[in-house]
Amino acid sequence: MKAVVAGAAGGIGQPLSLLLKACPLVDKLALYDVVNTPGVATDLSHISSIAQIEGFLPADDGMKKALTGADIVVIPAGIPRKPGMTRDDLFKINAGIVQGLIEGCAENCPDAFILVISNPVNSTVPIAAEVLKKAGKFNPKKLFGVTTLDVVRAETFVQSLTGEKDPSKTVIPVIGGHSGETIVPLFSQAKPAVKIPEDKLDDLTNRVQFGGDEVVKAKDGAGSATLSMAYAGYRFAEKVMKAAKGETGIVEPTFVYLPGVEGGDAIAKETGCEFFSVPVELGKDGAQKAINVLGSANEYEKKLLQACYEGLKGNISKGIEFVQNPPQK
Ligand SMILES: NC(=O)C1=CN([C@@H]2O[C@H](COP(=O)(O)OP(=O)(O)OC[C@H]3O[C@@H](n4cnc5c(N)ncnc54)[C@H](O)[C@@H]3O)[C@@H](O)[C@H]2O)C=CC1
Ligand SMILES: O=C([O-])CC(=O)C(=O)O
Repeated sequence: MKAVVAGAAGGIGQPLSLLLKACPLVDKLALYDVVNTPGVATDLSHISSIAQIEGFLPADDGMKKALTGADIVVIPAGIPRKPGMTRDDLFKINAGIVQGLIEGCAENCPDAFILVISNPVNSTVPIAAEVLKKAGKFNPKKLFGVTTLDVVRAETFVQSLTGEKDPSKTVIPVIGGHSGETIVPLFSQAKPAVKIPEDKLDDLTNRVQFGGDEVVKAKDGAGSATLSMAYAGYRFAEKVMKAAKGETGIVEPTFVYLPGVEGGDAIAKETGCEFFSVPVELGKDGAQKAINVLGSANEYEKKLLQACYEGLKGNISKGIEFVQNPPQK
């Protein structure tokens, strides 16, 4: 497996590259960024793991060299939030960054799994899809918005109520998008079941929806979640790679283009959103099946879902519009 990290010198990129360097599934690891990748790659190259590592900058066709032959490309390139900003405030800069990197993927590694971390995910994934469509290279089974951090947060925050020793043993579907009210944790469907006192549910739900803000506030101007995101991004990338190698029964929520994934059409109809995060069964070719968990949401969660649909639709159209009718420079 050849893995590429685009944005590899950043706050997420560096620890994510470390985890991928240590991963026995990876034989080759290419680090791409507009700065500092030679240093990061040389540092990581001293680790005695299997992956052969190289760093690339834009000069000398660096992006092309990094992406050529890639099986999986993980993208945490772009600016992070500061206090007072929404994820949508990042659109202006990050939309163009993601567009450029995806054009590179379309040209140099059209068959790779592409995992988009750059915010606003609700819009950058539709941008990626449009760019790939334009190039005639769109495979919806291989394009993923990474929403795993929302799942990881739900698992962690519910632990104070369950007392479970290992929080990752509680499976909680978190669906919708990746910002504020578009993030919908379905605690009613936790496995094993969790009992959440009624007076605690609002706070718990809110903490998952606004977990990103908690970190932005604590970092006080020095960025947003990086280490927990690197963990979450790695967890998702590892699942995609394991499934690609033939492991079965792997399911994780991720933000996908529903009409392109088996079982997705019905969910797109019900939600009115073509892009949506749902638990997806992963297979050799990527997203094998979208699992419809909407029907079993309780009344509380159904209300959250209504708010989610409204916000998400606008974010999705904004991304599509950016590629179809590019802003005048
Ligand atoms: N999906 C999710 O759950 C999460 C997403 N994020 C998002 O991830 C992104 C990155 O966050 P951080 O690593 O904290 O930011 P950072 O600023 O520390 O790192 C970003 C890196 O991207 C690089 N970069 C910029 N333009 C590039 C280009 N055209 N090609 C390649 N690399 C480029 C920068 O040089 C920098 O090294 C942000 O947009 C942030 O909002 C952050 C946390 C969670
Ligand atoms: O909050 C942010 O801007 C970064 C992010 O997406 C998260 O931590 O969930």
